[in-house]
Amino acid sequence: MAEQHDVANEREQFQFQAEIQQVLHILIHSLYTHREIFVRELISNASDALNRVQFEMLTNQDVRDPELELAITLEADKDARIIRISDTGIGMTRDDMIKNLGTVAQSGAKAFLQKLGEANPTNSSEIIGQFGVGFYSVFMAADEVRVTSLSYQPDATAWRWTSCGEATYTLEAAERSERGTTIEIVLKEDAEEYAERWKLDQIVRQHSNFVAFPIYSAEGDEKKVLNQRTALWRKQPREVTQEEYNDFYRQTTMDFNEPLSTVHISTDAPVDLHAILFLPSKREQGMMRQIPDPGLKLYSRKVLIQERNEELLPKHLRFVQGVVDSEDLPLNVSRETVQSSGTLRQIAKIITNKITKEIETLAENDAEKFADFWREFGPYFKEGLVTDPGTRSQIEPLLRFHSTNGEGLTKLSEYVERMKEGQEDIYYVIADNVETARRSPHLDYFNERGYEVLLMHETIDSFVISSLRDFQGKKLRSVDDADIAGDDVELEGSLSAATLGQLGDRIKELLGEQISEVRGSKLLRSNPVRLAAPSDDFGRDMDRIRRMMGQEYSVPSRILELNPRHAIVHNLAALLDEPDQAELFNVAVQQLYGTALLGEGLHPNPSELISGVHALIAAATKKQ
Ligand SMILES: Nc1ncnc2c1ncn2[C@@H]1O[C@H](COP(=O)(O)OP(=O)(O)OP(=O)(O)O)[C@@H](O)[C@H]1O
Repeated sequence: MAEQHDVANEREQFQFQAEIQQVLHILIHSLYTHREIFVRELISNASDALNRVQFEMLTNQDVRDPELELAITLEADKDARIIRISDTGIGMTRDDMIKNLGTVAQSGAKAFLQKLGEANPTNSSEIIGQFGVGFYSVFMAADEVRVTSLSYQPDATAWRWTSCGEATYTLEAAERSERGTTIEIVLKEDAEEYAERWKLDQIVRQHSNFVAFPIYSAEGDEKKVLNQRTALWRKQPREVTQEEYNDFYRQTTMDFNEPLSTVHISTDAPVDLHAILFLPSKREQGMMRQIPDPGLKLYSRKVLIQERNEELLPKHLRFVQGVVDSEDLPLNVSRETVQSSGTLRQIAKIITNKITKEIETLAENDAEKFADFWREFGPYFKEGLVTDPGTRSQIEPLLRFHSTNGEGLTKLSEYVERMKEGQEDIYYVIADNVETARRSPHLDYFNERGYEVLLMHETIDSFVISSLRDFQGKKLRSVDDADIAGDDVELEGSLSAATLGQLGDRIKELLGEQISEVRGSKLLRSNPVRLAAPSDDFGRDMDRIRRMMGQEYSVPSRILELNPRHAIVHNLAALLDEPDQAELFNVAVQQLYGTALLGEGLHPNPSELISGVHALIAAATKKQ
């Protein structure tokens, strides 16, 4: 960091870190829409600073000006084109200023740059809100910014940070007698509207209504409060409208989609608990937006003690957003020991049950909405089931799968109710996607009998099956299981056992170690071949996962079953006695095997099939 002394003014000049310079350059030169969000960013910083000093006062006796009102004050001087945003928060020392306002402490600015590199920004407010370039956004609207601050530490002195948002900033000693920070913004000429009081007031109401500390708009001695301030979660649910919940959600999460569902808990027994929890409607909020970080805001008696508490909900519910507040949490707990509090565990149990109930109700009452939810968040539940067997009883009733029963999703208990007489197991097929699963040759036999088959298609489904193993005493069984008995009756139009044996031998000779065996099938009806896996091959689903994850993968050796009634199989048998057709025979067999692998999601490189298709087309179009 380059430091230059200006002896006369005792003013030191510093260079911004390279990444910050880049961020500033983009903010100043490229982003013009929604510039007003800088107000929200600065108020949010002020609110954080107030939260932090409030917390310090609970745990540390030595705080400067303990009697100061915790508040934010806005002032505007239209003629001078200046606005001032002041807070009585934690303040900053000289070192804090260098660290916080000159270097990229957070990964936010880096992620911001990366995302800008990937896409064309159209909505700066979304980008900035998401990536936390926070403070620097002020330079979209400012010619110059002066930050004057006095830290809460009793022996600290006041400092001023000044910058025009180009490559450098300066630091100098300042006069300030009260704890806190004032950000003075000299607006660009084309941004003078923000120095209009009504405009500033409107921006605050729109974006910062739920800040927990009063935000005053001041003019001389006159002051008025702009924000609503009553903690929404402290109200009775019947007093709050859905619109207020949605506004609260938007302002606290920066997600511009409406939440899918809102849960408001207000109770004083067995513990005092006030919480507003949201199920987001989307996992990712559009291309430019990140998945919200996991964790709930945790308040004790209206004091924010943890920005993101991850202990309150099990991992599979980590997408839930919201606020939890309780009078029963000890106030002087440190952030580290809050986890071990018994009250916290009690609260965690209550909210986990409430959220689980909410999701169950959604599933029962609104299948369509639930299907959307499940598409977004189903993988979280499946992962929970796999990684934490203790959650099985919570997750099992929510599990939904596609099935051959129809287009919609089904739950396991419904499947069991629909099981046919004589059907002992729950059948499933796994493929790369639902459509491929529906076309699986394994289904021939099951469709004919009216046995329903679950269609699994997500990477994690293989793990889900090995975790579940059974449901209501019924085994989960893959339709590719080589031990499924099938029909012993000789079906009309079948090749003779001898011919089938001959054909099998030739195919085995040709495919060699790629397959373990060739045999006639008792299950195939309209498809020519299938690849069956031995029942005791427990690793078989892992092969598919290795391929999907791009890990080292070798094609597993399966049993190739032939449909003795299928025209292709008959034709191949007829080619056995024609030596000059050996080439065609070979291509056809390789191709049958290759497409069978493809359907199973086991082909290492599907494009290899193209040359075989061409060879077959050439043969089929040849003039006889
Ligand atoms: N009013 C303030 N009082 C005290 N410290 C502040 C204030 N404003 C900013 N800071 C300090 O400067 C840091 C950088 O602020 P910036 O807005 O860039 O990032 P952030 O607040 O950490 O993240 P976000 O972008 O999500 O707001 C803050 O983390 C804080 O330490």
